[in-house]
Amino acid sequence: MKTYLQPNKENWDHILQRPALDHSQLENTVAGVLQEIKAEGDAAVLRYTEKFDGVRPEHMLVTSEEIDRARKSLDPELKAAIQQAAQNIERFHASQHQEPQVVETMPGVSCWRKSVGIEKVGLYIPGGTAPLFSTVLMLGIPARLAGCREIVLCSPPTHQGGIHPAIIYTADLVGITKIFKIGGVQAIGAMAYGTESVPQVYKIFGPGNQYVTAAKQLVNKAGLPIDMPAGPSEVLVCADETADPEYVAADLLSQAEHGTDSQVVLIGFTEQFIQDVREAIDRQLEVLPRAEIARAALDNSAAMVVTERQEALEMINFYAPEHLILSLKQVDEFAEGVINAGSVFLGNYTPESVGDYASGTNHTLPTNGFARSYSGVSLDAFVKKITFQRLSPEGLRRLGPTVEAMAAAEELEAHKQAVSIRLRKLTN
Ligand SMILES: NC(=O)c1ccc[n+]([C@@H]2O[C@H](COP(=O)([O-])OP(=O)(O)OC[C@H]3O[C@@H](n4cnc5c(N)ncnc54)[C@H](O)[C@@H]3O)[C@@H](O)[C@H]2O)c1
Ligand SMILES: N[C@H](CO)Cc1c[nH]c[nH+]1
Ligand SMILES: [Zn+2]
Repeated sequence: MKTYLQPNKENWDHILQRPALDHSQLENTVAGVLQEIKAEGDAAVLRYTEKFDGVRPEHMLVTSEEIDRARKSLDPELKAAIQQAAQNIERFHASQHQEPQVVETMPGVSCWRKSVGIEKVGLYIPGGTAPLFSTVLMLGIPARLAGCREIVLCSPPTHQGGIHPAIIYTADLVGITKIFKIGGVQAIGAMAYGTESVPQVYKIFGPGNQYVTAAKQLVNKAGLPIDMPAGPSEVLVCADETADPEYVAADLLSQAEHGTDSQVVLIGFTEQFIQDVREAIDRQLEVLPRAEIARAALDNSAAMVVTERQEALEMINFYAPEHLILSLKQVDEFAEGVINAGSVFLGNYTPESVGDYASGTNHTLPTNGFARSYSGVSLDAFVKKITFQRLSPEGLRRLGPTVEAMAAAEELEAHKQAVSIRLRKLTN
């Protein structure tokens, strides 16, 4: 992690550069695999599962026996933790539900908007280096609350041809309709095009490695909606003298351990504070099982010393972090100025990990600066909003002439007639 003292605004772009992800070489390979899955269905999915995951599962769909086994084998303490997290996530996401509001735009003219769950959705749950069952909660719960009818989940098979029991248990808990032992490009292709076994879905969600991301981008280019451009995890911590350097170090490492291409940024107000955090990082790294990954991520990372809170705020909004931790005095006042961030963690007792697992907010968030224009996953991502309107005869009498005048001016006579024909009858 490089330290920059009072970096000039002109250098922010360079200092805060994300690790470059070059997808160009990948794209051809990924496009080829997708093409074969589209043409051959299950046969190609199985062929590539064998090639990339080194296993050919007996059946790709997880059976009810496998679900029973996962339920029985999982540690009761872990089950209780998953249930607690599920409760909080459900409570927060249920609060995002909006009842239709009927608005009378003028007397006799009523309009409203209703949210309807996307009928078939596909969730990708990473399973390469860590079985991310927390992501099942983050995607499965809002999908069910939104009323999605078919919720398909794909996750890579283990070398034994199964799926981690915590993923199966959580998927069953949140009401996933079909769980498949399919990972990587194969999973995205199968859900995008449909195969003999895997239903075709209308939108794909979920994080993944570079192959998954490239496949999602390609099917998206071809017209299938996806949740958002997700990428390697990142966190920016802005901390003053009220922060504990040990806590700050732990928070930075919590995201650095995700992957070698993760990035963490620290903004402090004195050189001494940055030095204290660096020393704490070194101490904590010594006992971290994923220290090698975290060290590589720290090489992509930066620490900054600034003097003014306003400058720190401008830097945050410029960078638009996926996660933002603010350990500052008068933190609420400072947070009011944040306009670009995926999710914000306030005070010394709100580590980013709580949002990753269990506070209630969603951990599927925009990375790579996309927080400037994208929100994280929420109930909204799983619904479409259909508008409705109804006019009474009085409503049409009042509004009809407006529409007639506009249709005539656009020289669309049939549009005008659809109103006029009714108005004539109403006046007779
Ligand atoms: N932004 C977020 O919200 C978020 C959240 C969690 C995880 N992540 C990221 O998700 C990623 C998870 O990656 P992962 O690898 O652990 O799991 P993964 O499930 O995304 O990928 C594993 C799959 O990659 C495929 N694969 C492996 N080598 C391949 C090759 N040479 N060619 C083609 N396909 C190949 C295999 O089919 C395998 O099933 C990490 O990068 C992590 O940072 C992001
Ligand atoms: N921090 C990740 C999103 O960037 C989500 C996650 C899952 N498990 C642990 N963390
Ligand atoms: Zn995390």
